[in-house]
Amino acid sequence: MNIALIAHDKKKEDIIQFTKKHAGVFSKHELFATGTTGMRIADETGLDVTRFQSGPLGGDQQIGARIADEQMQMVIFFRDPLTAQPHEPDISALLRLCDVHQIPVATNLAGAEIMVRALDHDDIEWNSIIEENRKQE
Ligand SMILES: O=C(CO)COP(=O)(O)O
Repeated sequence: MNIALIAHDKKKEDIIQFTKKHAGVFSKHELFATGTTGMRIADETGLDVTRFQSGPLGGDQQIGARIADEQMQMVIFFRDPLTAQPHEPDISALLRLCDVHQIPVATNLAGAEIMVRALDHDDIEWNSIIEENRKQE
């Protein structure tokens, strides 16, 4: 599964701890990230991460494009809800595309923990539900 990892600056430590803790699960998947998040995860956890541009330079949009092409199956995005971001429209667009394409997205540590545990147990049915719905359309 292709998984996107993104964290705003004040959430970078959280995503490092989170990916370290779940490195065993993440190592079984293809990881993608915005620029700085990806560099820090790769440096500090040893996981392989394909990096896009930094968020403010278009990284969120690049991940959105992968979602539109159905090449990204999960998004973990630790947002900072207390700091204004210069690229807020890009962030909204990415989250919107997750909803358009039924991509599971966690925007905080608690939701991400549930998603990763489900992934670890292969306890995931949404793809088959989406497939069924498409057939009925
Ligand atoms: O701004 C971001 C997401 O909106 C994250 O970008 P960086 O990973 O480059 O810090």
